[in-house]
Formats: sequence, structure tokens, C-alpha cells
Amino acid sequence: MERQLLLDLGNDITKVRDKSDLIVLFSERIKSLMPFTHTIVTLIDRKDETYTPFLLDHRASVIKDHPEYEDMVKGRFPLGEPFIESVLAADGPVDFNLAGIVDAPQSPAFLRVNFEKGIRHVLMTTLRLGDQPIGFIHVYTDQEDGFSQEFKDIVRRITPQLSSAVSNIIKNEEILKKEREKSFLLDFSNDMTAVRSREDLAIVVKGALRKLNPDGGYVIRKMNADGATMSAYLYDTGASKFDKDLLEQVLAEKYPIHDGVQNRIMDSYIPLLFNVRRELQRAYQLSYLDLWENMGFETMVGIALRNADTNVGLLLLSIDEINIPILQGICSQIAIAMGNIMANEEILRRQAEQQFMLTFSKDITGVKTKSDLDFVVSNVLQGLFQTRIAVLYLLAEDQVTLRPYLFDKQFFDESEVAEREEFYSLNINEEQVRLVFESSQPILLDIDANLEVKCLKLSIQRKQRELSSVYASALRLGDQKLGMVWMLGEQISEPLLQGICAQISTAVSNVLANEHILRLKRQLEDENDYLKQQLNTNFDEIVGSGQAMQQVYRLISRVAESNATVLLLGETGTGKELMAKAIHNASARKGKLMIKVNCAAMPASLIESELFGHERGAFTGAVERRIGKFELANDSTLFLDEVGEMPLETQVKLLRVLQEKEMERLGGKTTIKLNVRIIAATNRDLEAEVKAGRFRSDLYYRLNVFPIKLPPLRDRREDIESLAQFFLSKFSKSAGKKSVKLSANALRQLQAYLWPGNVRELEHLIERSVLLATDPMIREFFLPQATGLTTEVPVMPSDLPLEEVERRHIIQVLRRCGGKISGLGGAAEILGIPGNTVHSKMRKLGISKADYYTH
Ligand SMILES: Nc1ncnc2c1ncn2[C@@H]1O[C@H](COP(=O)(O)OP(=O)(O)OP(=O)(O)O)[C@@H](O)[C@H]1O
Repeated sequence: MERQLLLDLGNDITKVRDKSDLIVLFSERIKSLMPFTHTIVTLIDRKDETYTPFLLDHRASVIKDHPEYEDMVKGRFPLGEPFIESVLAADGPVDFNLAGIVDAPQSPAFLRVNFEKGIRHVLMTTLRLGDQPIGFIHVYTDQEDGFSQEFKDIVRRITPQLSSAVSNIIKNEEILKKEREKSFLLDFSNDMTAVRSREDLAIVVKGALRKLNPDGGYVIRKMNADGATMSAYLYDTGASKFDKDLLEQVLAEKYPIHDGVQNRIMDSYIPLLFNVRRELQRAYQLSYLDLWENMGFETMVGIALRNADTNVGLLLLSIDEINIPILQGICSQIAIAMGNIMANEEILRRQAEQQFMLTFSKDITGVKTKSDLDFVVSNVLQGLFQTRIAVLYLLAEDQVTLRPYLFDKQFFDESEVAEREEFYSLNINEEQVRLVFESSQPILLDIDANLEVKCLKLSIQRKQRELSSVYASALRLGDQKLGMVWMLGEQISEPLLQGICAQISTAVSNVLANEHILRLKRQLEDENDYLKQQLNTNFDEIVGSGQAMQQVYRLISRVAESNATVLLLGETGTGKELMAKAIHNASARKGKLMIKVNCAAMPASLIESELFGHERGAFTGAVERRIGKFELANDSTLFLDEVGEMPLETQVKLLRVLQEKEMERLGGKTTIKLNVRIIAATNRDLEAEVKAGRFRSDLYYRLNVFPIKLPPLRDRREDIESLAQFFLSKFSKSAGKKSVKLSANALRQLQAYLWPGNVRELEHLIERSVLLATDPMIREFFLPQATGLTTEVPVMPSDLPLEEVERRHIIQVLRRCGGKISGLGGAAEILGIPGNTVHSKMRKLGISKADYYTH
């Protein structure tokens, strides 16, 4: 009978598959052998040498309404206590009368709890696998006399089978748990395959983490590009209440990796469980810990997110229980997804950059002028990339100064920069500037460290430091340095920045080249005007075959082809300029234009700039670079008219140029080699001027290499007739008249006259007469009275302004001198003032040749 019972029971035990089967077995099958209240199975945990409830027969439990019931269910009871040690030591089930042991020292609390609920005896038996104890069966009864010997025997007999049944259940549960984990991770991984963006990731992660902890929150932090800090990437506050401002602050902050918490998580290869309050007690000043405390999170788990070997960030979540395989599975998937998303974002960013470069290049290739450039850099660049060019500097010709060329009007006041150009300029040797030019790539400047760069300082002050990064880049065209830009902005990738700078360099060089072309064009137009003027003179028309002129022609033909300096001497109007042109036209230089400078016709201060040109900014008013006559006359002839009037200080410079055959522009540093032939002319007695100290002797000797003296007309009266005839036909033609003739009387008059104004006077007289002639024959000329000092004092009306009196007086004197200004019998001598002064007064009072040749 007993044997049959045990066989049946053994059969039933082998059918046990899971916990509920076991409960049925206890609560129905075994209970039918002997009544008891309830059973519990506890399992030994070798890790901490405890045993803990595994199977609870809730339904039958008499203690479930005991206030300590929950603590008992979760409880972990030490194996080292006498009660359980005696169970382990016993060879079979042991029946304990609770009344005797509940109050004994170190008795487990569950005995007392049961006792308080009317339980009187507990039968304890150890479950073993082989020799190894794995847990205990507790059978409780409220019967005062405990368990029968028969029941104890049955329990002893079935304990090995129960042990293997429990062990099977444990194994089954582990397998099930692993399968659940697997399917959880499989689902998660399936969901992750669809993740393309940060938003997608947020949804999937939230869904998965909610399954693990329905009310929990989480944060994913991303490693920043600096490699030293992390920022929030995804955030979910779960079901918690929180301080909004604090959350805002946390989301905006960058946390150094080595903040005491993050580094521990990153260094740990398994999920790190930490207590928020304890971390705060360690005095870490971390706002995110404050936030978690504020949210009511006590325990957090932190796991490093690693994609291959790269740390991409970390996951932090509020959770009490950690399932390492699941968390690690989630994290490796998140890390891969983040890597993909970032790669995607990078691709999108690059596409946007390429698109930008296309637009920018298109716009910038159209740039022709400075204002076009200004428009493109300020509008396009800023519009598309929130990047501003604070200043664009151009390197000056001295290769040292960087002058502001374009600047952001938001930071700089245009008129102030124009007025204080020097102040706003930089020197290429300044530390920070030098670094920019030494680098082949744009460099990112830390504003705080570079506040000493004055322009930077100014711009930052004005912008209240809204922009934190300053990029500086040299502008180059090939090896040539063009200038430099300071750009203010965020998030510019280096290749893009390089692209932008290269484009700007090209544009700047185009604009400069265009400006240069425009200047040359203007210069060419000026030269053209000059050429046209010159072409009005008929070079071949030198009249006069008398002895004196023959001698002149001989000298001219002898010297013309050489490069020798020629000094033409002679009174005013004797044809010095005409001869200069003849010499030039007979020389190998005739293909180029002879350049003329009238040394008396301008203030001393301007002669130098006229002769040598100047650089922009060489003196007040020098707004543009100007090419001097010397440079213009390169490979040609420079005719220095009225050289005797040249101020002494200019004479020094002229001498230097004649000696060294090279010069610099005013304010310039570059030496310009010259190949210029000099023809100088003067109506002054240069030797006398040298003696009087008004003309440098060394210059005189330099000029006086080949002097040609042109005779005054009164000394070659034989030419008067041919000259008169020449001018008659010339002016008749231009006046559209038939050739006007001269009567014999008129010719005699001309030959008798002294001609202080020489050929020019004759030319003007004939021109006037032809114009006025009503007859085809000029019978009489109205010639001025005898030259020289006259006793006749003209009466001036007394109510004229002083200037007008002066003007009229000078005109009269000039008339008397036949237009001769300097030299013996010239107006300067009569007026008692230097020739230069006469010239300047004439200019000031508007006296032209027409005024004194009209009578
Ligand atoms: N031999 C000549 N044949 C024809 N025209 C002449 C002759 N000599 C001078 N002229 C004319 O007389 C005018 C004055 O000549 P030019 O200007 O060459 O004199 P200049 O000595 O240079 O005078 P200044 O010293 O006042 O500058 C010009 O119109 C020139 O064409």
C-alpha cells in the first residue's frame, strides 16, 4: 500500500514542469496525505550565502495578510544561522515546534511571522542535487502535535525527486528567461533596422525601455566632437515631475567626460548601477544629478555606448533591477544606430555644404567690383551659413601692412574705418597674423586667447560675444599673398571654410585686377587725349632756311639718333618745343610718344609727383596711385620745358634720376629702372642762374651735354617772309578762306619789327590778321610800339579792384615784352618779381597768351 502510494506520488512528481505544477502537487496531492496549511520552496543563493523564496503557495498562505508578508517574500535569509544550519545538517526532514524556537537568537523572521498567524510546526527538508544543497521545502501546519512520522517518511522518500523537479523548473525558467531576452532583443533589433533619424531612435528606445521599466526615464548622451565633453542627445523624463528650468539647463550643458560619474561609466565594461543621492553626497556639482534627484530617481544605471571601439556616448536610465545581457544588447544596438544616424547627418551636412558651395561659386564668379564682393560675402555667406566676414584685409604693396578692405558694417563704422585706416590696419608680423599666414589652412581662434588682436577685440565688443568662434584665413592666389579674412560663425567644416576662402581669394584678385584694368584704361584715355593734342602739331612743318637755322638743323640731325641729353636754349617762341619734337621724331624712339612736362606751369609741390608719380597715400590727397611722366616716358623722350624754372629741391631729385637712371614713386619703395632720353629747354640764361644759386651747377652740366641755341627771330630776318607765308596759308586754310596775301608794305613792316615774342608772336599776328582780314590781301599790320621800357604810363581807372589792376598791369607789361616772361627785357624783370611768380600770377588771374597777343 505504502509502496503503491510512493510510486503514484513519484509518477506525479516526474510530471511537474513548472512552478504551478509544483503548487498543485503540494496543495492537492501531498495535502491529501496529511493536512497542513501551506508550503514554500526557498532556493539557496551561493553568491551571498542566503536563501530566498522561490515558490509561494499564495492561495493557502495564512500569513499573506501579515504586515511583514511583503518583506518575507522579498527577504534573503542568511545560511549561517543556527535554525537553517540544523536543517542542512539533518539527514532528512526536521519537524520544528515553533513555540520553542521563534524567540531563539538568530531565528529567521519568517518563523515568527508564521507563528503570529497561528502556525505551530514547520517541517523543513533540504533539496539537494547530488551532494549539493540547492534549497528547502517548508511545510507549515497549525496543528499543535506537528507532523506524523508517516508523513515525514513520505517526505524523506520523495525529497530526491522533488529536488530534481525543482532543479528542472529552475533550468526551465532560465531557458525561458533567455528566450524572452532573445525575443526582446530580436524585437528591438527589428525595430532598430527602421531607424534613420534621431527622432526614430527616440521612439524605438522609449518603447523598449518602457517594457523594462514602465515609469522610468532615460538619457542618451553623445560624445562631442571635442572628445572631451558629452551633451544630451535623447532625453525622456518618464512619468516623473521635474523642474523645467533645471531640465533646460541640463539639456544645454556640455559635461566634461571626467566629471566623476561619466568617466566611471565609460571605464566600466558592465552596466554601472549608482545611487543618485550617494553621488550627490560625494559633492559632485553636477546639475544632472540634481535633476534626477528632483525627478525622484533613486537608482540609475549607466552604460557606455560603444560602436566598434569608439565611444559614441552613454545611456543612463532609472531602473532598479539590471539585466546585464539585455542592457548590453540594447546599448550595442543604440551605439550602432547612433553611428549610422551621425553618418547620415554628416552626409546630409556635406550635401548641404556642396549645394552651398555651388551657389556661392556661382554668385562669386559674377563678382566684378568691390560692392559685388561685399554683397556676396555679406548676404550669401551669412544667409546660408550664419557666417560673417568681420574684416577682409588686403596686403599693401609694402607686403607688410594689412589694410581693411571689406568689413561688416554691424561691427565697424565705415567712416571711422576710412578715417582711421592706420589704426584699423594690421602688421603681418603680429603674432596672431603671422600664424594665420604660416598655416596653409584656416585656423580657429579662441576669442579669449586672442583678444589682443585689436580688430578682433573691437568686433567682439560690439557683438557682445554672440559668436564664439573666429576663423582666420590667409587669402592667397598661388604663392602670392593677397590678404586675410576674419570670419565669425559656428559650425563651419574645414573643407568648406577652405573652399570659401579659395573662392574669396579668386574674387578678390579679380576685383583688384578689374580695378587695375580700369585705372589703366583711364590712364590710356588720358594718354590718348594727350596724343591727340600732340597730333594737332605738324612736325614736319619747320620753316626757315636761313644760315642760323641751317646750323640748328645740322646740330639736330647730328644728335637726334643718339640718346644724348639735349639742352635747347632760346628766347620764348623761338621753336624749342618744335625742335624737341623734331629730335624725338628723328630718333629710334619715335614709335613712342614724347612726353612733355612744363616745369614752370605748376607749383613746386606738384612737380615731383608729376615727374615721378606717387603711391596711394603718399601725401594728403593722394587717393590713387599715379604714374609719373618719367615712367610714361620710359623707352621714349621726356621733354622738360622751362627747366630753368624748376625748384631747387626738385633739381636734386632730377639729377639723381639722370645719374642713376632709376627712380621710386613718391611714397613708394620699389625702384623703377628707366630708359628715358631727356631733352630740356629754357629761355633763361642757365649759366647766370647757376651763378645766382638758383640752378644747381651739377644739374646744369648734366643737361648741358649737347646745347642747341635757337636764334631769336630778329636775328634771322631772312626767314620772316617764308614763316609769314607759311602761317598765311596755314590759317587761311583753317579759316576756310582763299589764300590771303601780304602787301609789300606789310612784309616790310614785319621785317622791321623786333619780334620779342619771336615766331610765336609772328604766328599769332598772322592768325589774327587772317581772321580779321576782309580783303584777300593784308596791307598793314597793327604792331605794338617799340619794345623795351616805355615812358608811357597807362592810366588805370581808380575804381578797379586790386586784382583787376594787377591783371591789367601784367597784361600790359606782357604785351610790351611781346610775351617774354623771363630773361633780359622779360616781364619778370620789368615787374621786379621772379619768373615763377609771374607764371603763378598769370594762372591765378587767368591771363592767357590770347590776352597779350591780341593787339
Ligand atoms: N621754325 C619754325 N617753323 C614753323 N613754326 C615755328 C617755328 N618755330 C616756332 N614755330 C611755331 O611757333 C610757336 C612757338 O614755338 P615753340 O612753342 O616751339 O617755342 P618755344 O621756344 O618752345 O617757346 P616757349 O619758350 O615760350 O615755350 C609754335 O606754334 C611753333 O609751331
